[in-house]
Amino acid sequence: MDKLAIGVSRLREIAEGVHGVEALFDMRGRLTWISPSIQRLTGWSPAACLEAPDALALLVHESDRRYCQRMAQRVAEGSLGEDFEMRLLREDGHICWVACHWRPLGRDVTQPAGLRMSAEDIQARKEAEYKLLETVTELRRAQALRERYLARSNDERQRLSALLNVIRLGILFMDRDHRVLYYNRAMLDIWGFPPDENLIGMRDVVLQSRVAELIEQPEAYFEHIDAVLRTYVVSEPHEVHFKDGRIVTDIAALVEAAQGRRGIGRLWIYEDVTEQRRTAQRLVELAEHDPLTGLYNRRRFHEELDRQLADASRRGDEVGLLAIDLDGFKPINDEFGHQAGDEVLVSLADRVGDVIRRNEMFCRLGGDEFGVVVPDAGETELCELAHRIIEVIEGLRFDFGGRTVGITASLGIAIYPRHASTSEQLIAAADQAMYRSKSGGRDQWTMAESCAGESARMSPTESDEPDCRRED
Ligand SMILES: Nc1nc2c(ncn2[C@@H]2O[C@H](COP(=O)(O)OP(=O)(O)OP(=O)(O)O)[C@@H](O)[C@H]2O)c(=O)[nH]1
Repeated sequence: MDKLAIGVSRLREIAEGVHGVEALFDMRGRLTWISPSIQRLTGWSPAACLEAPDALALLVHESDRRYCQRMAQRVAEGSLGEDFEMRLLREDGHICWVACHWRPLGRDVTQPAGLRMSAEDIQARKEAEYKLLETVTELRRAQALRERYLARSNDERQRLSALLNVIRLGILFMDRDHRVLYYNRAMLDIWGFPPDENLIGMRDVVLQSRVAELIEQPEAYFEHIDAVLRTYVVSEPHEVHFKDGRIVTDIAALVEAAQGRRGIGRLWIYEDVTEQRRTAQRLVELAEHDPLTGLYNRRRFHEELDRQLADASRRGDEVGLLAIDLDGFKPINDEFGHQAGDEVLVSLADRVGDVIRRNEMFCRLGGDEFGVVVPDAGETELCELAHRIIEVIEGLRFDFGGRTVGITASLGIAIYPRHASTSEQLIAAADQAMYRSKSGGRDQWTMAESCAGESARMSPTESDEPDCRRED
């Protein structure tokens, strides 16, 4: 037995006792010996391995087989050794990872006598590696998902912020600790903060102290805020009047957490309604006023008369109504033009307006007809007022085309409830009295008939002092 054979025999003895697999191949790649531990690792007995026409084809998983053969070939051709990991194919079809080491057998490396392969079971380590890899992959996937959600939520926030910054409503979010969490541009505008002011984190009391000087009655407004914080989930619109004349409404709403009904802060919405209020006011004025003279129109006259009669009926008072109609107004229009007629109407409204008291209501009912509603007035006061009006109108002078022109009016007076029990009847009674003034010679006033045929008529030219006379 030569020295190599002795060495190989010793090696086999040792190899039979080691945990890993040891195998010897001849230079043609044929398995010549394999340690019994191959059975524990793969289920194949050493005899089955030795009998197989190609041991590597039996033992190595097909994915790694060619690589393994190439490595064995390299060692056979002079490589000092090849170390790599590969999969063995078990008898039961499962795979088993091993760390594999190919070495030349014999002293002369350039002409080895055979090949030695050692393999140790690294299945547990591989499984741990796989698990780790899976965990890392899972973590990477979760992180990528989180990053995608974060990017999406940032985009969403950008979109929302762009939207909130272009709307005219001021938006303010306060957190549960009463600190500013978010606000938009309009909020800065409305509350007079510079556009680059940073309010984030500011407490509500500090915010209030900053705006107090801008608004009328700041204490009352701050009490409203306290009441909203104590009471309302969504508050009613509240008007804030600014010293510069602006009117701003606020609405507050409790913001609840996505999960659970826990309040996470409060949203305040501010709207500058100054222009809306002005427009509404202008519309009311247009709806209630005569555009030429600026006096209340017929619509408002009816409303006011109904209201006065209802009040008077409750209190047991009287309400007087004066119906005024110009005498010979049409000829002014015809002779001097419509503009001249307008001038007469405007001047008359102006001058008669001077003798009307604040609680009396002077209206243009249309054309050259006017009315005065006089609350809580007795007959004497009404006669005095009619007298004054006739005097004022008689005193008006106009210069049309170099000619001085004057005008007069006929008046009728009716008193609620003496002459009528409804507003329509009162208007009719005053009109009838006015027509009697016309038919009686114009430029005079006439008291409505209390009973059939009973009325009073008075012309300022008949007496300087007003005096209510009864007609026979
Ligand atoms: N300039 C002007 N004229 C108006 C306006 N509204 C109505 N009128 C004219 O006012 C006149 C009213 O008619 P009347 O009451 O019959 O005129 P009158 O000459 O005063 O008649 P008597 O009441 O009988 O004296 C008409 O010619 C209308 O065209 C207005 O806004 N401006």
